Amino acid sequence: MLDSNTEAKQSEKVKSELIPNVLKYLDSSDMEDTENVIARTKLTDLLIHEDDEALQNWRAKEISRRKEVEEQLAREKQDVLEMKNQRDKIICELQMVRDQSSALKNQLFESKCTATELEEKFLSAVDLLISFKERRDKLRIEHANAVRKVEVLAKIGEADTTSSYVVEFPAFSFMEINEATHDFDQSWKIGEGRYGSVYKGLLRNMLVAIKMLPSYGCQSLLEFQHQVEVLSRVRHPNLLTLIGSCAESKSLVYEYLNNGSLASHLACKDKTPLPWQIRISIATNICSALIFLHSSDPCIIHGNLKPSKVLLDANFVAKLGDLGITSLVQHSVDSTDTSPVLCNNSHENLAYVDPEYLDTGKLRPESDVYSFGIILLQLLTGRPLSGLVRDMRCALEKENIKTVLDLSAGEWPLYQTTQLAYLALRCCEKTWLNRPDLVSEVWSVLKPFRTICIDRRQELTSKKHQRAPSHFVCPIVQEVMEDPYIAADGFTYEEEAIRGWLDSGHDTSPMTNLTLEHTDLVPNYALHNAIREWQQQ
Ligand SMILES: Nc1ncnc2c1ncn2[C@@H]1O[C@H](COP(=O)(O)OP(=O)(O)OP(=O)(O)O)[C@@H](O)[C@H]1O
Repeated sequence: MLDSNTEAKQSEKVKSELIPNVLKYLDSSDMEDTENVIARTKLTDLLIHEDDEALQNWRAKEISRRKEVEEQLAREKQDVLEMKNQRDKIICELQMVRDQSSALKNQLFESKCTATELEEKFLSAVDLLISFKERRDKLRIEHANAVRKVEVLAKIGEADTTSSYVVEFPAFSFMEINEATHDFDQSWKIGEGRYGSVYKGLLRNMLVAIKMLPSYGCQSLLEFQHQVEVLSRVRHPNLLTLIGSCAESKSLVYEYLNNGSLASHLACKDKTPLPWQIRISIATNICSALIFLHSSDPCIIHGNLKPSKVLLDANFVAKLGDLGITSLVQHSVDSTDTSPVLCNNSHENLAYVDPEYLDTGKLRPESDVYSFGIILLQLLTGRPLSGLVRDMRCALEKENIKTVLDLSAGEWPLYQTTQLAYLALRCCEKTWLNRPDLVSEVWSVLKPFRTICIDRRQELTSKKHQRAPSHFVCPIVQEVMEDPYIAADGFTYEEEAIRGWLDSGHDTSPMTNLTLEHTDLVPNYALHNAIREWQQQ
């Protein structure tokens, strides 16, 4: 038992130590305000009434309450700790997911790249397939064409291609050549090309053209004779006929075509312009000759096709000249010169040469097709070579072909002419593969024109063949004169012929053989007009 003194001391201690602490606790406690107030009130009451027992009870309650709170706090702390752990775990998992996501993204990107690559490969494979298909189709067409060529050739058929055809091939002596050309008189000279001069001549009662090849080189007479004989066997109505040769003077003797070359008709403004029907007929003739040459076995390529090689006979039938000439001359020229078509060729002549041949040096049948295209454009337009393809392309694009057609040729049938113009442009394609096939494409467009053209040709030639008054004919060249000139002997001659006669050193009259008093020439205008009038009737 405590004595009353000790109790008083304890009570005093409670008041002085515990109560301030309890009040402090109430201040800091997160107890509801009402609870707090009630607790304070109770405490104050207790202090006022100094009820120690009640204070002790209250204290015990508070201690147990505090314990509960602390336990509650410990549990909550535990919960927070668990939540923290859970959160860390989730963060960790999130990080892993993030890592996986970026790896997947990389994979996706790589897959996309591979897909694009594969797509590109697929597209190029499709392109390749298409080009293979096109090539296959082209080969099929070529094959079909080759088969058709044989049939068409049989129909074109004026050609006599049978190898059994025996040609008597005369060999002329130099004396005969000399005599035929009047000692190589300048007035008998028709022209001069890269491979020598061409003379007109009367040989064994035939009017002929004699081509004098260069005499240098190592080809033996026998070799020359043999090669010329091989060439003479290539015969077609649209190829200039090689009649014979003279190995001694390396001369080739051809049939003489009195309407001159296509080049002279295209260039000479004085001449009556060729009607469109004749122009198309000329294109048909060239095409026919090329089909024949290309389908020969082995294939023959002209390789030097241009208007001066297209000669016109009295009926305006076109014939290709100079076939195989390069093979005869190649033996003679310098061995380093591998391109006879190109050597000494003028800028103008190069316009007819296949650009792919210029690049690669490889001559193909399509090289002739290119030259044919340029000639066809010239026939249609009568224009000079420069800008020819461009102007035609432009006119066709504007659907106004009339602006480029040579209207002096008459009333062109516009639909068919346009078709021809398109074909001509395709012939002039830079790549040989894009050029049209002569048989299936070019010939089939030209063929329907044939009857109209032949009728017109007959009309024209029958007019021309009306017998000309004898005084319209030049005594030297035996043709109707274009530029008649009077000489000192009182006779009228073709200007070019009489000048050639005089320039070659003659001082005598070609008619009387008497010495001329002078060499002056006077134009015969009256006769010139009379001839023109007669020609225009
Ligand atoms: N058989 C012939 N009948 C009429 N004229 C001809 C005959 N052969 C050639 N000619 C003409 O003779 C001229 C000279 O022809 P040639 O073939 O020698 O040269 P080119 O074609 O003018 O040029 P190059 O041979 O240098 O390319 C040309 O104007 C041509 O028209």
